[in-house]
Amino acid sequence: MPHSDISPLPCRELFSDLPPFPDNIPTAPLLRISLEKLLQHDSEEEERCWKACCDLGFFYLDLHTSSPISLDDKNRTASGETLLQDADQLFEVMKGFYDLDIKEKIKYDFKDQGSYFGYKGYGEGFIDKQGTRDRNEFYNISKDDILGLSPPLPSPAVLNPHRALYKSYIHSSHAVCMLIASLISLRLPLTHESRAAGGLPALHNLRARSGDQIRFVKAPPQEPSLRGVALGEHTDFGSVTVLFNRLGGLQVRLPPSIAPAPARPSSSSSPPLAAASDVERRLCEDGWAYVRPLPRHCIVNLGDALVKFSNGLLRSNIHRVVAPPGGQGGVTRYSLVYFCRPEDDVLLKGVVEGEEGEGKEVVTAKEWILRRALGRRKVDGWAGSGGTEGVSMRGGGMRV
Ligand SMILES: O=C(O)CCC(=O)C(=O)O
Ligand SMILES: [Fe+2]
Repeated sequence: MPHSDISPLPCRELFSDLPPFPDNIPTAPLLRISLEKLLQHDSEEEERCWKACCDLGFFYLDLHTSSPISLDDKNRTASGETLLQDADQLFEVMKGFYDLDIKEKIKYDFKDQGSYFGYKGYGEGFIDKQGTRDRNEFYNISKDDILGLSPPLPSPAVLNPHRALYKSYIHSSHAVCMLIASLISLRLPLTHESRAAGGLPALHNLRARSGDQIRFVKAPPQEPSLRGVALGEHTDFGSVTVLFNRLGGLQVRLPPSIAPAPARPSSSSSPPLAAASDVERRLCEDGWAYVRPLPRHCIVNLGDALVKFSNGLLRSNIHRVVAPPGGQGGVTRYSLVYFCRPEDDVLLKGVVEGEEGEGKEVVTAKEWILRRALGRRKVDGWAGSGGTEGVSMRGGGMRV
């Protein structure tokens, strides 16, 4: 099965308030997985999803559904539609926050208290070992805070009225992550003990304390540049990430086995495509490829914890955010993320049959995330804040 997708792309009109994603650059051939089919346990779709998790660790999830997503054992449900609506509303909420004066926003930077929740100002994160500063702002909202599992953190008045929206978004994003975790769990060669204990979903109880978070991201308009990127190359720290973005700029680094989708050929009725800029071409060297945002889809990717649990069978792929391509660089870029992470006390080690990586110190999910997230806030923290990048760029299976 080739790593490409033949189903027709949905219309692009839904992002019509934004400059179009250009057709003249190579893109990452992410599989398009249907949430509706996964909810119906369509075996072919489940197999495609499993393949995407092993080969690239990134895929599009088509959120057009009529089937309900079960949220809990009390018969509460959500749908792809409600997730999309929540995401739309959160894009507006985050704009309200980012419009605040910087003096107000930095009151919510909790780095010095050893927390990665709250605000990170523009340029306050480091994207490489040379200490280059990032070019974006973050605001992280803790799942435990919103669900009342931990004491509430101070938060700005513009964000406080929307706690019900955060809760709804957390519930449906977490449910999507658990659907993926169950699918993976059934296919992994789990040890008898981990299967008996409930497999991967049992390590991600929504009501247990964890580093799960909603993230708002803002990057101002950017000139295409090879020096400095909005968000440096990284793997995600946790288990499953649900990402909504509307402007290009996200790039994944494809493994040698997956070729980028070439620039789209111009049709006889349309004018010939202008060449990609020199900077854009160079940003596509070394396997990097742009991810085209698709309306009504989210992007799902796997993080380091699943690489650890699966002894490297699953992939947490390296990605970064560069200036949006073509005419998109002139517009402010917002994105919305949900990071689903293992419960704080879970040990990040193999739960599958086979040998464990030797000599590696085993840490808890909480320790792993704190080291990785706070390390990237220190000028000299890059080297000590790495994840499973070495495994991500493997050609075949590799020990973690
Ligand atoms: O903004 C994006 O498209 C990606 C953000 C991301 O990778 C992250 O926050 O970890
Ligand atoms: Fe990421």
